[in-house]
Amino acid sequence: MSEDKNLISIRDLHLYYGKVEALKGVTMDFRKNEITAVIGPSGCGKSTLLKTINRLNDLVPDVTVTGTVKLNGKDIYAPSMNAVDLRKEVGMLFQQPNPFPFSIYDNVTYGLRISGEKDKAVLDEAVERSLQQAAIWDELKDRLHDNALSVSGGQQQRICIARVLATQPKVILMDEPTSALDPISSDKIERTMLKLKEDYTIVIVTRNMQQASRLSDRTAFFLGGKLIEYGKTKDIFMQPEHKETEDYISGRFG
Ligand SMILES: Nc1ncnc2c1ncn2[C@@H]1O[C@H](COP(=O)(O)OP(=O)(O)OP(=O)(O)O)[C@@H](O)[C@H]1O
Repeated sequence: MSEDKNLISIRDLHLYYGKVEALKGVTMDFRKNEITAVIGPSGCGKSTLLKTINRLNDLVPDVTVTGTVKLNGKDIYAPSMNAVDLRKEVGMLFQQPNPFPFSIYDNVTYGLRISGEKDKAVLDEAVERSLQQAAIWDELKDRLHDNALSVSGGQQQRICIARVLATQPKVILMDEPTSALDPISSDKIERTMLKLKEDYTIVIVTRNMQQASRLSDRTAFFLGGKLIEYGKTKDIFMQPEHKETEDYISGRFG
């Protein structure tokens, strides 16, 4: 595997919440322009892993991280790395759509405005580009000044995708992004993700095995804070090497 295809490289990563070790020596790479699914039973460390990639765990008291996480070869835990700048490059989407209680326009431009961008032409362009990429421009272009909370849950989630895209990140982390949505909205988000991977690298945590298998290029299976098996999605689902992986994907536990 040639090194430059890997955008994110994790080496011997341990994360402790107080004395509880949630990640136990994880080593893995995430490839550019791919969708990687992270699967495993409740409490295995999926969300924790995701949050180590944009240092969201920094906000949790009493967290200790050892090992390295590199983005494009740069150690994201180095003292010189600014977590706010990092989060512009590594955006995150959560299970519950979480737009801010103000207009769609102000939601999408939020990241740019807090970085000091004031030029209306630049902001207008970012809104149209991001909503187009999130496949919701046509639905919302006449409602840009409506409150983002006044649209449906599926539309809110796509506004949140647009908000992430507006700062032109490299990576989009998604923590069960469709599990609170109806099947039609979920399907729209999945189609959007498949287009987005042409330009972005996506890591998705999902409990939905069908979603992992139809959407992702690679799948990582975690159990008890350890990476048990990682490979091409079709191999993981068709010919898993470990019995735990097979038991989990066939629904025998978790
Ligand atoms: N803020 C926290 N403080 C203390 N322990 C935590 C915290 N967040 C997670 N943990 C613990 O770390 C372990 C991993 O949790 P994590 O949320 O990453 O798992 P998960 O695989 O995403 O689970 P789920 O599928 O239920 O969301 C669990 O034992 C959990 O209880």
